[in-house]
Parts: sequence; C-alpha cells; structure tokens
Amino acid sequence: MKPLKHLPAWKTLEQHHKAMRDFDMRAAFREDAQRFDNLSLRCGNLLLDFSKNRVTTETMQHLMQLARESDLEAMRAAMCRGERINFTEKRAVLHVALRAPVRPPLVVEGVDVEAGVAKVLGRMQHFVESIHNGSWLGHTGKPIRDVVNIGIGGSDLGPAMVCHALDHYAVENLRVHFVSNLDPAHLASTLKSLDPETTLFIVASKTFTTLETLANANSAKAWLLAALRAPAAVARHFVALSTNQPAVEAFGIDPDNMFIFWDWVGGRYSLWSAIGLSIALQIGWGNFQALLAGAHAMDVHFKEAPLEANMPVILGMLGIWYANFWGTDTYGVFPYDQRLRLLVPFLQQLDMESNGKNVNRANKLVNYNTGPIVWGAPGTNGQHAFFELVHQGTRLIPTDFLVAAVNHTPLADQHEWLLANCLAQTEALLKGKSRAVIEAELIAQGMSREEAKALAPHKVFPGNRPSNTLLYQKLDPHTLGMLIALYEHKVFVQGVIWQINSFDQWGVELGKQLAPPIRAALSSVRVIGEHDGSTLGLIADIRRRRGLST
Ligand SMILES: O=P(O)(O)OC[C@H]1O[C@H](O)[C@H](O)[C@@H](O)[C@@H]1O
Repeated sequence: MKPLKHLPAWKTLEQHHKAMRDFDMRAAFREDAQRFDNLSLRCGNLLLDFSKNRVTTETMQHLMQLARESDLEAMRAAMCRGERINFTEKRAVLHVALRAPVRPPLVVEGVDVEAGVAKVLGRMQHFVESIHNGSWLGHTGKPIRDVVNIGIGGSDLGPAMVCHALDHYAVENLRVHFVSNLDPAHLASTLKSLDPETTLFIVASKTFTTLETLANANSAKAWLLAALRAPAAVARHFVALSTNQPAVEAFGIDPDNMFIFWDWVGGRYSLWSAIGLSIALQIGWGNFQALLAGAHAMDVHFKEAPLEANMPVILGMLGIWYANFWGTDTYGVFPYDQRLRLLVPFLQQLDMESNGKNVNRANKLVNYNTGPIVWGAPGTNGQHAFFELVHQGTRLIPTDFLVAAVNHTPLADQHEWLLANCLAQTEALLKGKSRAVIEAELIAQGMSREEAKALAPHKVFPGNRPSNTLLYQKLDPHTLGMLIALYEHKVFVQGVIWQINSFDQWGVELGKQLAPPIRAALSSVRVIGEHDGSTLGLIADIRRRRGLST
C-alpha cells in the first residue's frame, strides 16, 4: 500500500488547492449558469446539492482520481464479499447483507449469511406481530403497552434516532422508550410513568458485557420482580438482542426470547439487525421493511453508480477535500427537521468511532488528519444558538443541511418558513454581506459616516462558506433508510482514503479498564491504588463528601 501522501492524486490536489485558495464561489455561480446542474445529484427522491462548495469540476475529477488510486472500488467489493476487512478484530463487515430484500445466498467462509438473516427477521416479525395483535401478554395476562430498550452506543443511538425520526408512523397503543445512561436518573425517570404489568424490556447489547446496559437491565429486573413477585414474570417481560447467547442465559433471559445477530454487524451499523426490534415495534413490520429497502436502494447506488455520480463517494471526498487540504477540524450537520433531532448524536458515533483513528492499515501512525469532529443541532434552533460562529467565526466549517419538501404534520405556513430558513442560511453562508453594503445601509438608516464605519466591520459576513444541502420529499421510512446508508457509506469511503480500519473501536477501552479500580477506591473498602495526583485528589474529595476516611 502506497502511503496516502505519495499518491499522485494527492500531490495533484495539493497543487490544485494552492490554485484554489482564492476561489470565490460567488464568482463561480456568476460565471457558470450550469453550476447547480453540474454539481448536484439525485438518487431516488434524494437531491444532493453540493454546488455551494469550494470546488470546480476539476476539483471533483482530482478527488475521484484520489478515490481510484486509493482502491476504493476494490475495498467496496471486498466489504460486500464478506472479506475480513476489520482486520484488527478479524471480522467481516456485512451490514449491507441485512437489508437486501431478495436474499440470494451469500456464502461467507462456508456459511450462508443471508439464510441466517432471513431466519432472525422471520422470528422478529412474528414477535412484533404478536405484541401488536395482543397475543403476547404480560405475566398477569395484560397486553404490552410500553417497551423500554435498554442499550447504549450502537445498541441505543440507531434505534432511538429512527424511532424519533419516524414517530409519525408509530403504531397506536404502544410507546417505546430508550434508557442508556449509567446514571440511575435515566432508568428511574423512565420507570416512573410505567406499569410493570404492561411493560416489556428489550436488553440490547451486542456483547452483553456492557456495564451500563447490564446495570440498567438488573435494576429493571429488580423493579419488575418487586412488583410482580414471581421469577417466571421475567420470561414475559424481558427479551434480549445480542451475539452472546451464554451471557443472555446467565442474565436469566430464556434463549427463546433472544434475537441474535453476528460479529460481522458492527455496533454502530446494527440498527438493521435484531437491534432494530424496538423500531419494528414502534412503526410496524411493513415500515421496518421499508426502512431496510431504503438502505438497500442506497447500497445498490453505492455499488453501481460511477464514482463521479455516486452520492456517498461525493460526500466522502468533499470531506477529504476540506479536512486534508483546507485544514478544517469540524463538520456541522443541521437537519431542518425536528424528527431528526437525534441524527447528530447518531452520526457522532458512526463517524467519530469509525474514523477517529491515528494508525493506518500498515500499522503505522498516519501523518494527516483523519475523522473530523462532528457536531450540530436541528434548525432552526441552531440559528439562535451557534450560527454566529458558523457565519462570522474564524474557522472554516463544512456543513450539511437536511430538509424535507413536505412535512407530515403541517401547521399554518410553518413548514414553508422552515424551508425558507434552511435555504436562507446556506445562501447567507455563500453570499455573505460586504462592508460597503453595510455602511451604506447604516448611513441610509440615519447613522453618521463615522459611526457607520466603526460599526460596519462587526456586521460583515465574509461569505464563501461551504454547505451541502440534502433535500428529500418527506421523512418516510424508505427515505430515512437511504439517508442513514448514505452516511454509513460516506464514512466507509473516507476510512478507505485515510487507509484506516473504520470498523474497530479500541479507543473506547482504556477508560473502561481504569474504572473498576477507581470504583473500588470510592467504596468504603479503602484500596486507593496508584493514580496520578489529580485523580487521587478527586477520589479523596469524593470520599470526604460521602463520609469516608481519606
Ligand atoms: O452493544 P454493546 O456490546 O453493549 O456495545 C455498546 C457500545 O459500547 C462500546 O463501548 C462501543 O464503543 C460501541 O461501539 C458499542 O456500540
């Protein structure tokens, strides 16, 4: 593998960037009436407008050349064939196999993974329908009215995001809740409004060893047993989603109530697997299938469209252009869609846990920046909070704006205003507002020339700031499936270019290892152990506050 910076396309892009330093998008739009047509792309009902970026068609050609020199197409094929591209964990990466509507056998190392997927989906469908039609009853004979998904990370963020996004499709008489945090406040406040007789807990954990999930699941079990006073009740009120059957049994959940998935499903790519059970319960089986079909449509596009007309590739390569040639550190995501309020936390795990890496596939430290810091919030809320910095701050921030043409729940002309604000923000980022125009405005408002000169610089918008706009018809299951798969593949593309393993997450381990000795040091048994001065000071202070000796 040739080091990234030695690839000819990288060198070309370095030169090209020098030539582009003073590139002004406003002039580019003035000079080229076709710019929007040339730099936008459709896939199904999704429109990606990437014309408001510091790129020319030549930039895009160089970026696609970099993708080719990085063997993107071969890596994509290796992933879809089930090769163990997650080489540090020796695992295949096959989330695309979870959402193929027709399932021709996909034999990976002698096993037909599609047959296994179909079997679990069949069991999930049966379970979902039995909850919905009331044939699955709680221990005391009452139908289930509340479902609590207990999980964290990939076993929470994906399903929680989708359930919020698709609340318009929620079935009647069933509410789905999500508990993730170790902080007992999360479970306690959720249980407050629930009736143990009509509540079902889904314990979602790929490994079934995660501290937060097991702690919350144990507390939930204690709550249930305290109310129903019969160990047999667990079988009617607890199901598990996991790859680890022995641990599920050890917890006391009947294997008949377990829905499995496989080590080739990464946690942050797992909402399409059994981990999606809460989604299917919330929106019904048909809608869950539509979600999968949407993701599959994007998979097909990603596999078949030429790189130049490939949405995940374009989004991914634009990210490379900014992170590696313009030196941007962050990347803002602004869904003008309240139902997508959990998209940013979901993307934070998807992107930052996948590409927050500093060692490449040749086991060497990289000498360029990898995954960006992902942040953002729904519009229009963000406009009233942090958009000041996006417009006038000193940093260049590439951004994605997402918006639906049609709202599920229109009220007066609110959706028209939402759309207008979304477009106005990207227009303002592009156009900016010059000092001369502002001075003239202030003088016209009656301000003296001197005052106007002093105030004007504060009101200047530099403009020429980039944004992508993703426009869709409405937030339905199929569209959401497409959007999520789009981001999954974008992250894959960038990982390939950066020559890193996007599918492990060793960086989350150290903190987990250090917690147990600190936990012991905080308890009444005084085993303080070896810690740095700061940690020792904090331990001592906590012990004092909790009435223990220091
Ligand atoms: O599903 P689980 O095995 O409980 O894991 C839950 C989460 O915790 C881990 O620390 C990982 O960083 C995540 O990738 C994972 O999604």
